[in-house]
Amino acid sequence: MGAGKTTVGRRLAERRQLQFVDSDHEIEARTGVDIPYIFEREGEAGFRRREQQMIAELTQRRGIVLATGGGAVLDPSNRNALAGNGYVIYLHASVDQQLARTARADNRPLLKAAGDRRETLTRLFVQRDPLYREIADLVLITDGRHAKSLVAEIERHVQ
Ligand SMILES: Nc1ncnc2c1ncn2[C@@H]1O[C@H](COP(=O)(O)OP(=O)(O)O)[C@@H](O)[C@H]1O
Ligand SMILES: O=C(O)C1=C[C@@H](OP(=O)(O)O)[C@@H](O)[C@H](O)C1
Ligand SMILES: [Mg+2]
Repeated sequence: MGAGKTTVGRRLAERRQLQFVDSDHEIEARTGVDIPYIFEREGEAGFRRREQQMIAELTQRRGIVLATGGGAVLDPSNRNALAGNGYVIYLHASVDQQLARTARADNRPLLKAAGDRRETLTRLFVQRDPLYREIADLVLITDGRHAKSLVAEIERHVQ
C-alpha cells in the first residue's frame, strides 16, 4: 500500500498507449460498492475471493498494464497467474515511505483498523516482500523517486 502501483501503472499505460486496469477499481466497478464496504460486509476473506477471481480474469487479457492491490501477492494462484502471464514489476517502498504516502487517504481498510499503522505495515511488509521477490521480473526501489522517473526506468527495462 502506497508503493505507487495505481499511480505508476496508470502513467506507464498512458506512455505506452496501453489500457490500464486496476484490480481494485475493477472489483469496485463490478460490485458497485467500494473496497471498505466489501471488507465491512464480507471481511478480508470475502475481498480476497473477489480479488482472486478478478486477477484470474484480468491476467487472461493481453496488452494491458495491470495494477493489483497490495495483498494480491499472498495467494499462490494469483502469483502463478501474474508470473505466468505477464512481466511483473515489484514497486518496493519502505514502511516510512508507505506511511507518508498513505497518511491522508482513508480508503484502505487494513490501515483504518484499530492498531498502529507502522506496526501493521511492517507486519505486512515482512510477510509480503519475499512473495513479491519470488515473482518479480524487475524490482524497483521507489523511495524518494517521482512516478515519472520510475516510469522512465520501467520503459528502459521492458524495451
Ligand atoms: N513515486 C511517487 N512519489 C510520490 N508520491 C507517490 C508516488 N507514487 C505514488 N504516490 C502517491 O502516493 C499515494 C499512494 O499511491 P498509489 O498509487 O495509490 O499506491 P498503491 O496503489 O501502491 O497503494 C498517492 O497519493 C500517490 O499520488
Ligand atoms: O495491501 C492490501 O492488502 C490491500 C491493498 C489495497 O490496494 P493498494 O495496494 O493499491 O492500496 C486494497 O487492495 C485493499 O485495501 C487491500
Ligand atoms: Mg492501488
